[in-house]
Amino acid sequence: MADVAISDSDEELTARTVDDATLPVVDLSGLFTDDAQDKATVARGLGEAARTSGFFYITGHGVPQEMIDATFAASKEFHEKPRSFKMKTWSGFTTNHRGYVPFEENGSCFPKIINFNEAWDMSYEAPADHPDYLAGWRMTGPNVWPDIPGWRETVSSYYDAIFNLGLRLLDALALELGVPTEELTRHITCPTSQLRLLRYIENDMPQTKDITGISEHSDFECFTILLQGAPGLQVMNADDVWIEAPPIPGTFIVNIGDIFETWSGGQFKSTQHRVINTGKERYSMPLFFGLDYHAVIEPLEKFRTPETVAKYPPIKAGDHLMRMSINAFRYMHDAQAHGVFTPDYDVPEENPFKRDAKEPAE
Ligand SMILES: O=C(O)CCC(=O)C(=O)O
Ligand SMILES: [Fe+2]
Repeated sequence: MADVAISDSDEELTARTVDDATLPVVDLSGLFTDDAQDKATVARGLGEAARTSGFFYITGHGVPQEMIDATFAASKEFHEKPRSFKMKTWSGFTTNHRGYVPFEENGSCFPKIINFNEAWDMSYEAPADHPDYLAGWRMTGPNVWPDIPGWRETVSSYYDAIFNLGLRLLDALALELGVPTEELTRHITCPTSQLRLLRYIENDMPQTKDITGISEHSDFECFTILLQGAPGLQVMNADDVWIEAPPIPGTFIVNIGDIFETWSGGQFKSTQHRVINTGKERYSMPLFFGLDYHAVIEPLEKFRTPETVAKYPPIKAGDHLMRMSINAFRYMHDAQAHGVFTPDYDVPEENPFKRDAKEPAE
């Protein structure tokens, strides 16, 4: 580690706290009453939050607390196992990115840049004879499971519950944008919607831009439904100012991803966010609500103008996910570097959806 340059750039990581930023909380109960008026009210609330803050907390989501607690416990049970156990399900053994992601996998620049997290990744279960699984490197196919009794059932139930919540959210956001839900759901038959069970690793390293929980980024899918067990998350709001987004009991955080920004022609912004290195162990569980690999992401018909079409060139949802993952996961980067697979799409260093923060507020 001697050659790791540690810059003490603390002020770059400052963010507004809850005291001077209002965190938007949207109650989703109205989506479950089957009353059109209730749904429209929720949809308006979501739209306003998505346009002004770029992210929001949700309550009244209907996911039982016991299910959330059980899944957190399952994550802890897995991550507390010895490395030799976890490495049996190393994601590098798969070509559809399933299983354990040790912390040194995070980013092709390790150890110059350290993301102090490890994860267990699963996604939508597709059969082993699915053509995209057979083709390889398309984020599609069967999951792998650790050998822990009952674990698969617990985590799968959570996945299904959050996935269904995602469909409700998608429906409400479609209403808000004034487009038929079917225009969006037709792209969701075997989606690349991934659930990550993340553990941030206790350490006594400093807190800098390069030594971090997870570097700043936007998520690549429609939106993310995130449960966090401890503070550390910072989110850039629609004014491009970093604010702290601590956990609020009973809520999930939702942030808009690259696909919704594209669909809406930029009306919704893909939320930039990061987790600072608090040095403390921290668990979180994001579900990235995505589309089928081959779905082409481009502005929806309603939002197509010469400007939006030029700003958001069409790309397959799966290719976007893969081109970002190749830089994010070392085993994929190595596989590409060694010609194990050769993408037929460009792999840019930086996500085209990246936005820079304004100077920290005075
Ligand atoms: O752990 C968190 O709170 C956020 C994780 C995240 O941003 C991600 O995995 O993309
Ligand atoms: Fe993220």
